[in-house]
Amino acid sequence: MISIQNLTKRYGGVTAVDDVTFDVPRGSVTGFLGPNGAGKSTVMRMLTGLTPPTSGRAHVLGRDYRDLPNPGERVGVMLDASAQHPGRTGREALTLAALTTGVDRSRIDTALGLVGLTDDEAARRVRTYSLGMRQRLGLAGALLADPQVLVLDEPANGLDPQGIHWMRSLLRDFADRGGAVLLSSHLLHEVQTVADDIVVIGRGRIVASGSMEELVAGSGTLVRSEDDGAIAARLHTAGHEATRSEQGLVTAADPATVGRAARDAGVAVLELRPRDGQGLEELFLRLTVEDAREVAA
Ligand SMILES: Nc1ncnc2c1ncn2[C@@H]1O[C@H](COP(=O)(O)OP(=O)(O)OP(=O)(O)O)[C@@H](O)[C@H]1O
Repeated sequence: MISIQNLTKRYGGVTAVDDVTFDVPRGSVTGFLGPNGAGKSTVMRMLTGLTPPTSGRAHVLGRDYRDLPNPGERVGVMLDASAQHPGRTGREALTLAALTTGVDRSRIDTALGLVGLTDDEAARRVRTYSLGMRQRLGLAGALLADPQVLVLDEPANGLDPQGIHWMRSLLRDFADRGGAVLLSSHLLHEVQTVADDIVVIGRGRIVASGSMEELVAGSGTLVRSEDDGAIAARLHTAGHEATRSEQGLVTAADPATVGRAARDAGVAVLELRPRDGQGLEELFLRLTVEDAREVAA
C-alpha cells in the first residue's frame, strides 16, 4: 500500500535521503526508526507530496500522493501535531478538516471516540492542550475520513507509556481491518511497542529492516552456565564469536547451537535465551550511534 523505491533527496550538498527502498503492505504497522536528522520526515514529506524527490519514487495506493483523487479521503496524514491552530477548539479543527475533505460530519464524533478525547476536551481551545492531547487530536484528524493508509510522524511523542499501549491497539486494529500504517520515531521503545515491522534509517540510508522477530532474533543468544569459558571455546571452534558480559555469554549463534555447544563441553547451563528487546536496543544504538554523532557535530 506504500511503495518507496530508490528514493533520494538532496538539499544543495546535503543528501537527506539516500536511495531508500521499502514497502508497507496491507495489514502492517511499520515503524520508521532513526536518530534526529536521519531523514524520516523528509521521506514522509516526499510520500505525501509536500517535497519533490530528487530521484526515485514514493507511491501510496499505487501512485503519487498528488495523483490520488481526494487523497485526504484515502490517506490519513499527521506530520506535525503541534502545528494546529491554537485558537481553535479540537472540534473546530476537525470540522474544518471534514469540510475540506468532504467527509460527513458524523465522522467527527467517531474520530474523537477512537482517540479517546471527551466532548469537554474537544470543546477546549488547542492552546490549552497537552502534547499528548495534541497527538490524539492529530490522530483524530488522520482517522477522520476512515482512510486505508496512515502516515504518522512521531505520533507517540508526548504520550505516556499507557498512551503508547493505547496507540498500539488503535493502530493494530486499523491494520487488522486491512489498513497499512507507517509511523516514525527516534525512540526505539516506542516503535518496539507499536510496530510489527521496522525500517531503521541512519544518515539518509536504510541500515536495517525486517519484522520485529527477525531483528530480535538477529541480535543473538545469551547463555549463563557453570563454565562460560568452555562454551565460548566450543563456539569459537565452530566459527561463532562469543563475548562475555555481566549477564553471561553473548553470541550471534542461535540458542540451539549454543545448547549443543554446552552439551559437547559437558557444562551445566543455568540460563539460555534469545536476547530480547535489550538486544534490539543495542542493535539500534550500534547502527545509529555514528549517525547521531555526526548530526550532533
Ligand atoms: N528544507 C531543507 N533544507 C535543507 N536541509 C534540510 C531540509 N529539510 C531537511 N534537511 C536536512 O535533511 C536531513 C534529514 O532531516 P529530517 O528532518 O528528514 O530528519 P528526521 O529523521 O525526520 O529527524 P527528526 O527526528 O529530528 O525529525 C537533516 O540533515 C536536515 O538538516
